[in-house]
Amino acid sequence: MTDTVAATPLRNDAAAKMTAREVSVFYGAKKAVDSVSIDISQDNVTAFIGPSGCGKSTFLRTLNRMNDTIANARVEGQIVLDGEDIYAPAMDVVQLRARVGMVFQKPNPFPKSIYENVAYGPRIHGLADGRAQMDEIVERSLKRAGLWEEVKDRLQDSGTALSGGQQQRLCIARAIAVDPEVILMDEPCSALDPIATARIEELIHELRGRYAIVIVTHNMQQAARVSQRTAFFHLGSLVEYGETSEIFTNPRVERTKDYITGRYG
Ligand SMILES: Nc1ncnc2c1ncn2[C@@H]1O[C@H](COP(=O)(O)OP(=O)(O)OP(=O)(O)O)[C@@H](O)[C@H]1O
Repeated sequence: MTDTVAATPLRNDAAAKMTAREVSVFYGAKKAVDSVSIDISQDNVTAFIGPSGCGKSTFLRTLNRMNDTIANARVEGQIVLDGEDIYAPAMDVVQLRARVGMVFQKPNPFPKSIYENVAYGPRIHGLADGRAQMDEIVERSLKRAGLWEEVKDRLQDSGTALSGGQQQRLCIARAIAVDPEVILMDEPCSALDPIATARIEELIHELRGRYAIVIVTHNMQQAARVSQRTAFFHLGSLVEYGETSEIFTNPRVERTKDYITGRYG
């Protein structure tokens, strides 16, 4: 077993939705992500795991340029979505964030009605031609997010009045409503109880294939349950990336093995 950086066996995946090449991220002078290269599969759920502070969230945010919103953050390297360099000057970042949606750790619905939470994105992107079409988008998005049955009779109630798990599914519906291609989830269950967590995990299974999904999680059991690909980060580097079953049963790098067996974290 080696302790050097692993080969990334899933690089140059022909079906990759996104590719990152030698991506580094700095906060001021501090390097938080060090030359990460990875292919994100269209058809699989990809989990990013690793100890606190290893750069998982920072790297995740490079995939839809959320780091642009952090004043001292700087990104180097290349990230491509379906052949398009997302850091190219001509890239429309608002459009990019609709194509590559994001769900955060803490559910963050707008202080508006359930309906408006979902309709807001399609409205600003001009996706609905009239009320009937907007109603359809709202219903379809809430159905895909597994929330419709629970809220269909109270669409005008405030989104913030829902339970935490429902709010997180509302945020997923909001991401889905603008017809994304990729959904990034940054520890989406860490504020939820076990039942709400299980519901989100089921939902991730249901959404797999329709959207490329990347999930950051602290919870290795969750990574094993929901993903088909796992990337292990440590100290800003991508140490090992492979089939989830391989990473958890037969890691090729000592540091991965130490982490998944609980030797540090
Ligand atoms: N806005 C910021 N300004 C300065 N440093 C930051 C900022 N955000 C993150 N960092 C630093 O960058 C490094 C990577 O942080 P990041 O949040 O990406 O790690 P993580 O693996 O997602 O951690 P966690 O699992 O604890 O969320 C850490 O050292 C962190 O302190």
